[in-house]
Amino acid sequence: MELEIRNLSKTYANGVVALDGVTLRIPPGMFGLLGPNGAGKSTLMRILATLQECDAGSVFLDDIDVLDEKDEVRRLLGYLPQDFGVYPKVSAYELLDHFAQLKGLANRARRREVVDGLLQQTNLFEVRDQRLGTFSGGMKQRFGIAQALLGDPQLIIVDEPTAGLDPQERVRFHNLLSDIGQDKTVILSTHIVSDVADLCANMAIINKGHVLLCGEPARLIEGIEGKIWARFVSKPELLAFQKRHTVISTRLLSGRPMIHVYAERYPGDDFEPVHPTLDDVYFATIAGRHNAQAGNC
Ligand SMILES: Nc1ncnc2c1ncn2[C@@H]1O[C@H](COP(=O)(O)OP(=O)(O)OP(=O)(O)O)[C@@H](O)[C@H]1O
Repeated sequence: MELEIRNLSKTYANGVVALDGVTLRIPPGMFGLLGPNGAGKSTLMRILATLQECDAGSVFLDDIDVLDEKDEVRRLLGYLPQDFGVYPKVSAYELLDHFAQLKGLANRARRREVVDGLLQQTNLFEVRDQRLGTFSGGMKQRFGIAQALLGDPQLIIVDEPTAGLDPQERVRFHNLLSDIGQDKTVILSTHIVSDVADLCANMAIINKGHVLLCGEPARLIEGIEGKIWARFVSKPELLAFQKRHTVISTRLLSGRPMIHVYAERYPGDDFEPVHPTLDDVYFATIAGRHNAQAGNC
């Protein structure tokens, strides 16, 4: 299914403008919504998940009016919120079985089949009788996906699911999401660029309630080819470089600061050209240097 979001806006009662005219087309497959903390991602996810009202705009899931036909959307939706909590004292099986009953799966045998299937799909079948309080962060997130998949949803929304996972769990979680993304529309909201780079066929960058850029990650990377330059600097030099150049990122490599700058042509100062990555696209966009495709979202 395809989501069409037009001019969506939301201002909170305290005056914070969380979404300011967001327009986005989200096709089937994995879609990455990338942005820093406070960008408006969770607000957008909650509106799409029919849990929050917007002030203006429209959202269509194929021909379903998401803002109007909430029950219809809920039948097609799986949602893993950012702060998904579990009851620590019950087992994975018991809680998933409970959620399945709430979803209307009344038939016991059928419910057992569905719950066992989801526990297998999320690699939790072996630990199904363990209390959820004993689960690691990664196991809890996989359980969160299992509950989101109840009722065979066509649209799945996951809000910052990999924060705090160790690298092995992250890979495991990525594999799970990518399997699901084969035949569903999956929106992955995250501030972690590599989540999107690894998984998503399409993406958007959002900041301060605005969509700054969207498209296919590979195309977006191509779009800044030849414009990213790198060099090591000493720590005392850093400030001077920041004044002279558009520094989009600084990171330590073996303890030495390596800076990436955005420049249409050779910026001088012994910079070397580098092949950009999605990190460069992200940082250049957030720094306000790159928004070539903002009109095509
Ligand atoms: N209930 C609320 N009342 C007032 N302001 C809010 C509320 N919820 C969010 N905000 C503000 O709206 C802006 C967008 O928040 P939102 O949670 O949507 O961003 P986010 O991109 O999901 O960030 P994070 O990753 O930190 O959750 C922020 O400035 C936030 O402080």
